[in-house]
Amino acid sequence: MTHTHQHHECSETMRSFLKALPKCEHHVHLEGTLEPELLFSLAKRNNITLPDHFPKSKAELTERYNNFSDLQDFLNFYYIGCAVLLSEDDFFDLAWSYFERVAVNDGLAHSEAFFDPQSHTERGIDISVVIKGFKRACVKAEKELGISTKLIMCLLRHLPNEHGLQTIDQAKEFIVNGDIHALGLDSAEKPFPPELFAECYAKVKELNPEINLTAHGGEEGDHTYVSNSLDLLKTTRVDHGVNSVQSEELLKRLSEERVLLSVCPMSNIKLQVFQNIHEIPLNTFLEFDVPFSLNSDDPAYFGGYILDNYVAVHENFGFKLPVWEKIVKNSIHGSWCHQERKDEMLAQLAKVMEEYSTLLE
Ligand SMILES: Nc1ncnc2[nH]cnc12
Ligand SMILES: [Zn+2]
Repeated sequence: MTHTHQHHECSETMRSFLKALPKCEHHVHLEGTLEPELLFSLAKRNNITLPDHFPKSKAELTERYNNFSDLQDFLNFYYIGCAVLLSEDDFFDLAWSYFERVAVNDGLAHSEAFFDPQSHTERGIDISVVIKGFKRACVKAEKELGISTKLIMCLLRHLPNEHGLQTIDQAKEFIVNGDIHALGLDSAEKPFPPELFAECYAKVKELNPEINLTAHGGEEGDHTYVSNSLDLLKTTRVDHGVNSVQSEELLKRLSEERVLLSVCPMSNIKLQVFQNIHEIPLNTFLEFDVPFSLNSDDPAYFGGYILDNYVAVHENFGFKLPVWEKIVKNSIHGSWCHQERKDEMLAQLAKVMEEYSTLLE
């Protein structure tokens, strides 16, 4: 079988359409928004000595970020980056600079953002310092930037279940009061299948029956990581999930149960999950009517924020306007905000479609 692949130019008008769409981000790690510049300035402010082998300049570091061999190679840098974050203000500054940037440059409407408390509590930082800093940025973003926000606490799957349970206990107050809107699961996927964390997921649900559940799966792991997240962790969303394409039965299930996959196109290329964006199975997902959103994952490490990911998908797939409308509609419906907020975004979407339908025929 021969595959010809066409490059689709992203015109200025197309770009402004993609920017104007009321986009929802469901897969961004706040620690993954740590730009090299902020990393070096926080290291200085906090007197943190970076490891000897760590690149010494912004240019060198950016260059190294262009050459990740896989997920683990990236994670090694990501966890070193985390080490410059100490005070509540550091966490606030990190999240605020992300919210401000995506509100202004990208036209982001709604952000459901991950954070990894264990990468901070392991260094002796109190979990409330992390959560209060991030939460303060969320409140300010809602008020001053008009974007709605949710925080998703992730457990690190390379650490044992017991460490996860301990983290849940430390975060109890914020799980109960709703500041933590959902639970997620991230870090090295493959030797750590979802079933290892079933107890953690059950515990969080017991503390707050209203809480939402998601987990990374099917990024490097196979399709069973996706189905087992649904069956054993009771998640209603799966992060990445691109390897779902290996099972037709699973694709049908995702469509039927309206399970959203939070796909991260540029991340998939930078971590060599796929060699080219056009290999990401978006057309299969569309064909099976599997809902997905497009996301940035760790934008400071992968060279692009959410709008860059939309543009990259446009350039590789050349989707027509009705397909973009469907992608954004599915992103809104799959969000964990209340119905009134969804209605606002749907109204905004209708306005944008109307405005651009004649411009982009
Ligand atoms: N893409 C990703 N997969 C797993 N763990 C992560 N932590 C940050 N980004 C991640
Ligand atoms: Zn991720």
